[in-house]
Amino acid sequence: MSGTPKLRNDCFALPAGVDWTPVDTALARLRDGLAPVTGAETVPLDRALGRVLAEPLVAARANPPSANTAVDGYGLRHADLPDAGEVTLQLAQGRAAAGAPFAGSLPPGHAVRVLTGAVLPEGVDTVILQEDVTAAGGAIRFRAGLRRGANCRRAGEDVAAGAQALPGGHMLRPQDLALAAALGHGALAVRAPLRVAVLSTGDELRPAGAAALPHQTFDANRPMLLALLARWGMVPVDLGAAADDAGQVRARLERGAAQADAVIATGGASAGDEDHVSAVLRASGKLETWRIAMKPGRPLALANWDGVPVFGLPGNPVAAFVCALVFARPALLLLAGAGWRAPLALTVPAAFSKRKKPGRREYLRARLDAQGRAEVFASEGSGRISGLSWAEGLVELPDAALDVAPGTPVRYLPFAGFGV
Ligand SMILES: Nc1nc2c(c(=O)[nH]1)N[C@H]1C(S)=C(S)[C@@H](COP(=O)(O)OP(=O)(O)OC[C@H]3O[C@@H](n4cnc5c(N)ncnc54)[C@H](O)[C@@H]3O)O[C@H]1N2
Ligand code: MOO
Repeated sequence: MSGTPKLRNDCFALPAGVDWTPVDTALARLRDGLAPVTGAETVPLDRALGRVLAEPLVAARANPPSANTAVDGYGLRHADLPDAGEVTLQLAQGRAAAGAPFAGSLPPGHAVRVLTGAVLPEGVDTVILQEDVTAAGGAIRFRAGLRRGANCRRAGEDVAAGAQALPGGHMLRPQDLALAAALGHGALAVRAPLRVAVLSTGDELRPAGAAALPHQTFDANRPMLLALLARWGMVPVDLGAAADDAGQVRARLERGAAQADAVIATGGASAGDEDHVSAVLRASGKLETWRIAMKPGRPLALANWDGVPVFGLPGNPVAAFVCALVFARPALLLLAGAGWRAPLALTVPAAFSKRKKPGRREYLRARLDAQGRAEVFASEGSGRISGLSWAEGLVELPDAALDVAPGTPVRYLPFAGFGV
């Protein structure tokens, strides 16, 4: 039996003689090899959520635009106050409210009624809280000791007119729409959303909800990936499922390249007899197949189809999901003009034990327990889709060997940091 390979009972063991690409090398190659492809358009604020700023957001006016009072109270001139003791100030006629400024300037030795948000009347540089005064007979009395500028907001103290409030490439969240509105913008220059086509491959696949025989598998990757793309602010394009047939796969990829800026295909990424995605991409002459030193998700195909990047992800749903988060997301966001984004990583104590071998990075389905420790899903099998729903993030174990025991610090990547 000499020359017969040794049996490997670990389906994740790294076969010898293969050029394994470390995760960081693959990420660096993606980052260096891709550039934004989307054009710009102007949209009103109510359509800007989740869009990517095409240029920096510059304040058309200051926030706040004028000095104003932060509280309901009385505006006064600090220079009129003694250093200590009790103070009495006469009240001026009239008042200042938000949207209804005081007419004229504050007479010396007087105070004026002001309501939260009102522009400070001319002469007012300090406001005393109404709870701190006794008002009677057209005058107010209070203790000295008020700081100059107390309870006032300076013009532009938040953002000065002309200042950059958000960088180009920023993905707009609800609070950013508030900022843009406050700074005088009713519409924003944003990038056109990235269109990403999704293709499933495999003779065994049946659409969700259809009749299926025991040897058939419901297409779980396609609804998952289409939904991920929507979460990332992209326009999903559904290419359906192709059979394990080179002609069909080629036709779908051509459609994807015509209708989208990028394509994600799952299944057929490894080197088996039915792995037509790799074969078709290889025939087009522009395939880079990477065997990534990671678990799950070893096979990853990257290709250029008529100028459109194609990501060939593994068929196993867990591997497809992890590869979509780790590789496709940063690459697609870069194409979308949102820059390269590393995921949010927290260091937390492990709630589990594991002896990790060297040579590949591992991603475990995980969530935080009540003590803030990372617990992991009972199985590492990459067809165990239920673990993705059980999890709220991933534990990322380093390329090197590591013995994890309860309490060992580990990197926890919450799904929220991937926009999921
Ligand atoms: N001899 C070897 N076999 C395999 C290796 C290996 O290194 N040597 N790697 C394994 C790993 S790891 C993975 S992951 C898969 C990757 O294979 P493919 O990307 O070619 O995927 P398929 O073979 O088409 O499918 C794998 C598995 O996933 C199911 N699948 C595929 N698409 C979907 C879908 N849209 N929804 C739900 N499930 C799907 C498919 O039915 C298979 O069960 O290769 C291993 N084999
Ligand atoms: O590692 Mo495969 O890519 O099952 O998961």
